[in-house]
Amino acid sequence: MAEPLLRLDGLRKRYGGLAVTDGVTLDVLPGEIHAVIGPNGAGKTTLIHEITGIVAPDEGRILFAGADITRLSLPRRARAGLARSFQITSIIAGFSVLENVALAVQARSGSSFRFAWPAARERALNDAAMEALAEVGLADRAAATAGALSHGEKRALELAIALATRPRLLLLDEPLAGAGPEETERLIALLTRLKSAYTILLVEHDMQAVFALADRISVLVYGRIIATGTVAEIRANAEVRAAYLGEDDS
Ligand SMILES: Nc1ncnc2c1ncn2[C@@H]1O[C@H](COP(=O)(O)OP(=O)(O)OP(=O)(O)O)[C@@H](O)[C@H]1O
Repeated sequence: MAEPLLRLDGLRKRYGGLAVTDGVTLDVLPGEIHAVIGPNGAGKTTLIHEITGIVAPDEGRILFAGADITRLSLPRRARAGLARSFQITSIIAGFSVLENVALAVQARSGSSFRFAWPAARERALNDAAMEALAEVGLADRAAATAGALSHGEKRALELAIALATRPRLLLLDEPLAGAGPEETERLIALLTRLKSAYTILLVEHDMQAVFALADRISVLVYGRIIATGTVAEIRANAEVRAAYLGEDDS
C-alpha cells in the first residue's frame, strides 16, 4: 500500500469528561477521496479542527507527508500543503471573483511573484488565479462581484481559493451544506472532476454524495472510528447500519 499522505494516529481530545475524539486513527492515501461520516455530535468538526490546527489534541499524532505536524501552527500547516474549504465567510463580497482568488495566490506565493514591474506581477497573479477558476468552471464569472454569485458558485469560488494555494491535501468540511438539489448535482460533478488531481478528506452529511464520491469511508461514532472501508463495505457493515445508516439508508 502507498504511504499515506495524512496519518492520524490515536487522536484524543477531551472537553471535561467527554472524549470528543477518542483515539482516532485514520490514513488518507495519495489520490483518494476519504470521507468521514457520522451522526451529529460524533466529533467530525473537532477532528477537522485538530487536523487544521485550530484545536490541539490531548494525545496522538498527525503525520503529513511523513512529517509530524501535531504541534505546527495553522499557517505552517497551510504552507506545508493543507488547504481547507469551504467557508463562504472568507469570500470578500465587494471584490471581484478574480480578485478573491488572486489574493489567495498572493498570500501563498511568498517571493515567487515579486516582479520588478507591478503590471507583470499583476498579470502573473491573475493568470494563476484564472487557472484555479478554470479548474472549478468559474472562468466566465471572473469579472463578476463575488457577492453577486449564487450559493453554488460561491462554494465553487471557495474551492478555487483553496486550489490557488496548490494544496497537497484538500479538507472539505460539508461542501454541500445549504446547496439545493441542482447545485448539489453540479458540485458533485465538480468534485468528481477534481478527484483525479487532488487528495481529499471529505466531511459531508449528504450520504448519496459521499457514496458517489468517496473511495473509502470512515465512520465516526461518539469520537471513535467504528469502521473504515470502501463504499460497498460500509453500506454492508452491520455495525454501521445499526449505529448510523439505519436512520438514512436510502
Ligand atoms: N469547545 C468545546 N467545548 C465543549 N464541548 C465541545 C466543544 N466542541 C465540541 N464539543 C462537543 O463535542 C461533541 C462533538 O462535537 P463536534 O462539533 O465535533 O461534532 P460533529 O460530528 O461535527 O457534529 P455535527 O455533525 O452536528 O456538526 C459535541 O457533543 C459537542 O457539544
